[in-house]
Amino acid sequence: MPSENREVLLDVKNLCVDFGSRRHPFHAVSDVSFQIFRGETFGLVGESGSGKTTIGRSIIRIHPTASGEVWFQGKRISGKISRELDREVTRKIQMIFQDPMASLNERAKVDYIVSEGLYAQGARLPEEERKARVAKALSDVGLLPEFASRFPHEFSGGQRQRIGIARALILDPDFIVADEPISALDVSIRAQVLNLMSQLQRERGLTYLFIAHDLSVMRFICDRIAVIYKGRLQELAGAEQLFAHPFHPYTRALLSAIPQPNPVSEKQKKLVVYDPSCHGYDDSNPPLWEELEPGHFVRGSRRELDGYRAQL
Ligand SMILES: Nc1ncnc2c1ncn2[C@@H]1O[C@H](COP(=O)(O)OP(=O)(O)OP(=O)(O)O)[C@@H](O)[C@H]1O
Repeated sequence: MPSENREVLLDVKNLCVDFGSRRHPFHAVSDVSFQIFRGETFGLVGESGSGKTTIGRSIIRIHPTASGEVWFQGKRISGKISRELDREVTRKIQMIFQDPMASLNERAKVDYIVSEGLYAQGARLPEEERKARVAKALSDVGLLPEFASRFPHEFSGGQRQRIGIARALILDPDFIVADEPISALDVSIRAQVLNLMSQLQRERGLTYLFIAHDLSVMRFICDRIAVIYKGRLQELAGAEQLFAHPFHPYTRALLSAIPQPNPVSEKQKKLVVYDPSCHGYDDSNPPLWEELEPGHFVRGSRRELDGYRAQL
């Protein structure tokens, strides 16, 4: 569907996030803009430290933004907002974390962990109703309702990630930031968790921001993908477009690093190394961000962008 006909669920506009002190700021995220449409899976990929988690946390309002804005369902949710809107956002936007073990409170029973969102919303539900909602959330992620009385350490990594997903689902969110949800899991169970996420998306019309440090599974689960390097977007395109015409040298480097299932091709694959000085940016040759084909944006110098266009 052409992007102008789609409902924008999340609109990130010129987002900047700084750490460090006012005198010595560290720019973790610089001038990042993207829109996520309702019902899609939007991928954000880049190496460790590129700012992905910081963007996810800014969206769920953990990190204050230095400048820029985040809009959700047509309302500005960054900066100072009303208490009602804050409550609405914490219900409608949830996060799934990379390491299910670290993100679950080991001393709490699953019943408490999955109910946390309800408590945070101040929902005073009758005990029976609360338990019924926990049981439903557990069964929605393929776990037995009886698991509610157990502790996280009694479960496998895949089951713990399902508990993390149940915790996110209990408030019936519209949008989920999934921060490397399968990276800490055994390769053998990654597909199960991804299938569960796709199934939940189909059933509930969920929208995902899927954060990952490599492109290996993104082609299959993401509708569009944004590539980030050192806090700045470098390329943004439909998943198929990005794999068919990767223009930015950093995207090409990420593509070259995808593990090959076949041991012979894995051995023969040629790693592309990204050299950020290759663009030759300076005052007379600044970086530009342009749409080269519909929906396909790339950052580069004038000469680079003209060269990419000539390849289309
Ligand atoms: N609370 C913080 N205080 C200071 N610096 C931070 C903080 N959080 C993140 N950073 C720094 O900001 C940069 C971006 O970090 P971020 O965690 O967003 O990257 P990432 O792409 O998600 O990496 P990873 O895949 O390792 O999680 C890093 O250099 C990190 O050290």
